[in-house]
Amino acid sequence: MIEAVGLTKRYGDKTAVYNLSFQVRPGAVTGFLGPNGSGKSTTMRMILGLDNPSAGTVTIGGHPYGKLPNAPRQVGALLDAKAVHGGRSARNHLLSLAQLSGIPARRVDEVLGVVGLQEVAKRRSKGFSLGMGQRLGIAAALLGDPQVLLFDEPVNGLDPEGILWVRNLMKALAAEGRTVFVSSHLMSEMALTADHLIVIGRGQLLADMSVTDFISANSADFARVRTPGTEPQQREKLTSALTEAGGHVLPEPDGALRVTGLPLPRISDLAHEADVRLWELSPHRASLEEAYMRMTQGAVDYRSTIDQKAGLMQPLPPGAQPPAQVPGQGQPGWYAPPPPQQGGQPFAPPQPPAPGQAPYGAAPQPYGAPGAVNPYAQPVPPAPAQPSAAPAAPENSAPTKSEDAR
Ligand SMILES: Nc1ncnc2c1ncn2[C@@H]1O[C@H](COP(=O)(O)OP(=O)(O)OP(=O)(O)O)[C@@H](O)[C@H]1O
Repeated sequence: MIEAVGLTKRYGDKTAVYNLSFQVRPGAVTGFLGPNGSGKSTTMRMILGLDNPSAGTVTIGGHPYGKLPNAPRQVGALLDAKAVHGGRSARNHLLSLAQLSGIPARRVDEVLGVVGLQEVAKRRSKGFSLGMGQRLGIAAALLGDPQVLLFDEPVNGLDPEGILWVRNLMKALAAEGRTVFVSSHLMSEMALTADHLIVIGRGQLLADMSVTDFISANSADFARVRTPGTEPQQREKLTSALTEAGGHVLPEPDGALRVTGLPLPRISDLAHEADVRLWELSPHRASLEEAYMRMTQGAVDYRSTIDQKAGLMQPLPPGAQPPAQVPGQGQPGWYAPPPPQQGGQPFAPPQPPAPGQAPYGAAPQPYGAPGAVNPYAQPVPPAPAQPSAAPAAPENSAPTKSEDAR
């Protein structure tokens, strides 16, 4: 388990991470989400002992990274896929890492197979595409067969097939009981990959909850209502009737109305009573992406100052009226439904699980347990406590040699 308590990092005047406390548990994929510059990489660097916290602590299995015995066998990480000696082949890059940690050479070939780089193993990595570089970085993270894995934006540069592969790999690693911590700024991808989410903005915790809780806490139901486009007065009449009945009405860019706070049959009755014809009355659920955008919009450091939509707008046909402006339209988040728990605490952390209850559903399958299937790699013997305690190696698992010696 990874545990951060009051973690804070300042670079001069800049506070990159402030008072972060969270736990990342084994047996689950935990997504680490936040806009650009929100402090994800800084947090990961502190977990890995590459940066010292200005305040607070972060531990892996109860130890700071620097005090972990045989850390490369316990923790694997992909932080920067470009941090590779480009003149070395993929295989030699992995062999040099393996040699530093006393990992047998045959494990290099195993992980090359896992990430699908066998065919290009002898090519210099400087000629690799972004996606191939990501795969090489993932291979390096898996080298020591660690129980704890950290991946910083692992799907960057991958094509759809590669993204699916990473998604399945993360899930398989977690299903073996490992701790998998994955950063991303893509809510949609994390919704498909992660079991649990930690969301930060401007270095501070915004949410720490299961994906299921996040969806139910942040995805509000709403109705989309459309009146005949040629009769704007009908739409205004309906807006008044729905608002008077306690509904919350927001116009959408295409002229439809987004209604919350009223059930569909009531909206239909109110339209009938107001003598307004409807061309559409349909139930909808706000997407998780919208909920995430709403949650983090106040915590975005880098935002375009140009109206991206301006160039995409179609000119109105002659005589057509633009949609009516309503208070709030054009403000950040105007398109999003109101938070489901008005006045409540929509992003409160979940309650701790009851004693004896697995926090994320079924108990994780321990790696190497009898009958356990490793779906992506050949079985490997359990890691020795110390490299020097490694059993006598057969020919094909000889300890790695330095590049010069090869
Ligand atoms: N070495 C450093 N010196 C000064 N400021 C830094 C340093 N490293 C990070 N920062 C600042 O700390 C903040 C958090 O950066 P960080 O890279 O951790 O964010 P991030 O969430 O990983 O962003 P991204 O999604 O863009 O990778 C940023 O404002 C960044 O400019």
